Order: sequence, then C-alpha cells, then structure tokens
Amino acid sequence: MNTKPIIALDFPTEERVLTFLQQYNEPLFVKIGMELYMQEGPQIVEKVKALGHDVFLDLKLHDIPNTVKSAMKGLAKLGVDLVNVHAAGGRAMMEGALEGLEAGTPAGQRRAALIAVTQLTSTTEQQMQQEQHINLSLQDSVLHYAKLTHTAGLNGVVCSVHEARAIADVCGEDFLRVTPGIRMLGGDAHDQKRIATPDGAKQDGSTQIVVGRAITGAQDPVAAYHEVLKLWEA
Ligand SMILES: O=C(O)c1cc(=O)[nH]c(=O)n1[C@@H]1O[C@H](COP(=O)(O)O)[C@@H](O)[C@H]1O
Repeated sequence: MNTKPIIALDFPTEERVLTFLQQYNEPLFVKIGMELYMQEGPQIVEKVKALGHDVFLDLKLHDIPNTVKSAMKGLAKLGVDLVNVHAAGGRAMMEGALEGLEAGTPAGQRRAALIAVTQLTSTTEQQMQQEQHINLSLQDSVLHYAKLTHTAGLNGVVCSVHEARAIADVCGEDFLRVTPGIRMLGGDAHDQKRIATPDGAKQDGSTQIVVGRAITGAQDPVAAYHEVLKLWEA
C-alpha cells in the first residue's frame, strides 16, 4: 500500500480537480469523497486514475449487508486502491463488503484494500456518549470497532492519530491505520476535533495520513504538500 500522504480532493467539480492536479508533476495518492463523487459520478475516478494517481474512494458505505455487498461489487470495477465502510454497520455488513469487493474485482486486477471508519475525527468523546449513547471512552469505542473490523477480515481502519498505536498493538502492525484530522502546527482545525501534525502521526503509529484543507486551501498547494511530505517522511 502506498504510504504517501493522501490528498483529499474535496472539490465540487471535475474542472476544479483537474486544475488542482495540473499543478503537480508527480504521481499522488488522492482521496475522492462524497462531495466530488456525488456530483461528478464514477467517471471522475476513471479520469484521476488515468492521470496515474492512486485513489482512495471514500464513500463510507453503511447499509444492510446485502446492499453494501452489491454496491461494493460495482465499485470494484473502478480499479481504485482503497475503499471504506462504516464499522458501525456491523460485522455481517463488513463481511458482505469484502465479499462484494472480491467478487467484483476483475481477473488479474489487484483488489482494493478495504478499511472501516471507527469514530469520525470530527467526533468528541462527549458527543459520542451523549448522541450515540456509547458508554465507553472514545479510545475504547475506537478500539472495539477496530477489533470488530479485524475479525471481519478487513485490511484496517480510519481512526485519529491518537488511537493508532493502541490499534497496532491489538490488531498488528500490518493492519492499516489511516488517519485524517491532520493539521500543520497552529493551523485552523475547522470541524475536526481529534487532530495531529504529520510528524506526530508518524510517531504515533499512523500508516497513512489524509490531508485536505491544509493542502487544498493553501496559497501554494504544491509547497504545502511537500512540507507535509517532508514532516511525514522525516
Ligand atoms: O474517511 C475519511 O476519509 C474521513 C474519516 C474521518 O473520520 N474524518 C475525516 O476527516 N475523513 C475525511 O478526511 C478528509 C479530511 O479533510 P481536512 O479536514 O480538510 O483535512 C475529509 O475528506 C473527510 O471526509
């Protein structure tokens, strides 16, 4: 699995994406999420892949097992590198997602890695306890979802940097810990609550970082990417 920082292409149109990507003359690992996919559809994935970039298709599927299985079977044909579901959908749903992905991956093509979102990085412990009625610490809830994801046979989880080390200890070093909520020192947190810097993420056991606005909203996105890369690879 590519370990380059994953740039979140949270743009509303193909035009904005292509203008953004034109600034780079190197292969990137990018994330296509709901905002872009809902407006431009599957062809945006194919266009970005054709430019030579690795793609994390972040649609966070969460539905009954059969529906998620069928949706994953369709998504598998897009040839992306990483996809996700919500662990809260349960073990049977995650197993269905994996089955669909395996069934839909064309012969001779590598299956996308499949990961599950534990607790969103925009969630605080207080919110989780009050709104989801989960009577655990946030760390324990994330760890519980990580163990469930591991048991279902998936390749890893989306979590915050703060839970990455504990997950590796329980689920193994090979189990992916993909961590959004990355900010440069002193940067605006926006709607994120559980944040860390790229070098902090490295030290605390993330296997991949997802960076959106700290790069896409920078005056010089190419320089911002290289600054993130330098800290992450140091
Ligand atoms: O699955 C994700 O990628 C994801 C999970 C999560 O818990 N938190 C989270 O922020 N994300 C995504 O990561 C990106 C973070 O963007 P920035 O906050 O701009 O860096 C967004 O595209 C989110 O949709």
